[in-house]
Amino acid sequence: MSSIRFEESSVFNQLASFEHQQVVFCHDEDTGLKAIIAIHNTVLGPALGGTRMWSYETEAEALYDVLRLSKAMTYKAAITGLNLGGGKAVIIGDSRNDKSEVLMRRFGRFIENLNGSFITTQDVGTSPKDMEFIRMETKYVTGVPEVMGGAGDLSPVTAKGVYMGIKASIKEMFGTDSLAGRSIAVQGTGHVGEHLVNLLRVENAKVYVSDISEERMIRVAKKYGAEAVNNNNLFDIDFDVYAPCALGATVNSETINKMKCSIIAGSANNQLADDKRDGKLLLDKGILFAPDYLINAGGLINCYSELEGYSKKRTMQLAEKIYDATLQVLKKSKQDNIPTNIAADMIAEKRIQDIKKIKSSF
Ligand SMILES: NC(=O)c1ccc[n+]([C@@H]2O[C@H](COP(=O)([O-])OP(=O)(O)OC[C@H]3O[C@@H](n4cnc5c(N)ncnc54)[C@H](O)[C@@H]3O)[C@@H](O)[C@H]2O)c1
Repeated sequence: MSSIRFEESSVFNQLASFEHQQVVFCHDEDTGLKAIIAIHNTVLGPALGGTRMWSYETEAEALYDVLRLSKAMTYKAAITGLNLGGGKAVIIGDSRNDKSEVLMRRFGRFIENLNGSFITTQDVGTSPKDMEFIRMETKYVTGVPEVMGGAGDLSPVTAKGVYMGIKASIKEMFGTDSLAGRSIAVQGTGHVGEHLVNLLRVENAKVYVSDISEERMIRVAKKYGAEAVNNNNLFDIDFDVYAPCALGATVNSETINKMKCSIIAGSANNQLADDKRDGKLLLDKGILFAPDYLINAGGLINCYSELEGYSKKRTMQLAEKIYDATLQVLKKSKQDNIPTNIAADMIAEKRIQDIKKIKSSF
């Protein structure tokens, strides 16, 4: 009995500390569905966030993940200027073995019951095909295949946003946003990385590429005229911009110590291993960090456009706004002498508070 009390209290304590509006536990015996939908904040609009399918070791771990990720989505939408709130869902299970049409459609029924306060899209462990199954039960889903009216691959839009973030950072650091003659190291030549290399090379930047897949790295280097670099030796090279487009947590006390670059701006999520510590280390070392959740928001912009009636031109225009949003963050960081990631959080929080006030005054 006492352990049940402890569990109950820990769940509600977690909800309180992350300040969630609503968390829905979805369970269905017939399909084996166990999922959690977390709606963090809907002040700016419906909560949008991907559905992740993962073999969590414990239910507590799944809950922590969905709470953390949904809060991050609130900030991402707010800083990008979108009229969306933050949400996320997790399905507990092995995406290779436990997925089925009925499981996804049953999950879609749970989303439908939320009447549009939560809208989902694909994430780790889910695919456009899964979104298609969810779409059969609810219209509150984006990222469906193009044949069903979806927007298709979102990585070109993400790359465009990262490119705008790099240009804004270069403008802040060097006074002009021209990339000609600037050197940029793109770590990870996958979906986003390859599109980014293309955009950078079109402007005659000197581009270094690294990837744990040698085959991909060599192919991208050859195709766009970039220089391939062994991933382990990346920080031995002198370049202006480090663009992490592979994994998170590559910016930590050890790597910051080695870095000779002036700017960090890439697509990877959660680049700072420790937000508080590493943001301050970068500020002290004079390295400009373009907050990842702002400059990689192209994927979210793509989903937003799909909801509004997709237009590729309009979507790219929205992604271009990441340039001004980045400059705004960098300006605040400079003015207040605070890390850029903290400046971004403050701007996002202010937008939510301001909109909340106008919504409650009518
Ligand atoms: N795809 C999007 O639209 C999008 C949107 C927002 C954020 N992101 C983030 O951007 C990053 C890249 O996304 P993607 O869709 O291009 O992924 P991807 O899987 O297509 O590409 C990742 C690339 O990184 C390489 N890689 C993995 N570990 C590495 C390491 N330790 N060092 C160097 N290279 C390594 C992989 O071999 C692969 O080529 C991810 O962190 C993702 O979460 C992507």
